[in-house]
Amino acid sequence: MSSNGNEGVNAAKRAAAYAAVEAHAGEGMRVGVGSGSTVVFAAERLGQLAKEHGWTSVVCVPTSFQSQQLIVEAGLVLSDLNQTPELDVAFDGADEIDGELNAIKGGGAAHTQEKLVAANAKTLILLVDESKDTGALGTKWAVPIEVLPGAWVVAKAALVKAGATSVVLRMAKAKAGPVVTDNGNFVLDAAFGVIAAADVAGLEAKINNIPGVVDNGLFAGLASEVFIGRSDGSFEVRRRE
Ligand SMILES: O=C(CO)[C@H](O)[C@H](O)COP(=O)(O)O
Repeated sequence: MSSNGNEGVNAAKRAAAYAAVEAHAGEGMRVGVGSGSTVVFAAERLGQLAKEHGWTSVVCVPTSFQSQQLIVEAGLVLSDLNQTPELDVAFDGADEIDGELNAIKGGGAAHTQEKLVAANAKTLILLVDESKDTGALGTKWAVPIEVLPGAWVVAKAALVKAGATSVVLRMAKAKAGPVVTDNGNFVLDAAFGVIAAADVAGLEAKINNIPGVVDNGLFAGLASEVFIGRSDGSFEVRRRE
């Protein structure tokens, strides 16, 4: 472990992201770019590889305002799902993963767009540092749920009925009010306790069935591989069986 905690975490994120991009990216690929601090390293490496190898036809689809900026800053070609509806690969971070490669996402309130991009990619590769590898979803994180602004009170009540033990409207840090997603919606963070891998898909569907819910941050069965970085710069790859 590095003497500086942040340095260690960043080394882990970089190790996972660089290794994943080196293993999966190539000329002509249509690439989904996720959101968050780990994806910063993925966009950086993709930009470096494109320059080094003279790749001119890599096309990237963002999942948020942040990732749109990352794509532009890396000198890559920006597209969207309307122009590029089929992607070869998507790289994204995660807040928690379980042993079956299910994930909780949405720490950056971008999970709706992230799921949309992931669902239209042949392969979703998740990039995490080892702290995200908790064994079971819900161990450290609540489930982020994007809701229509006019539905947050009723959706909150419905989530409690559906078994949530706590539901919190996510508040902004530098604004007096709630976090507003890139789609103009609010985010509820709903705790359901530890979620067994076998129950993730059912809970994902149950939450999305609540009127006013746009999408939730449970990603059941979407990831093909997870690259787990460590603070010493090493990494491990887990693949779906
Ligand atoms: O789901 C996300 C954003 O909505 C992020 O991918 C997730 O929060 C992980 O972020 P980080 O790489 O900063 O830990």
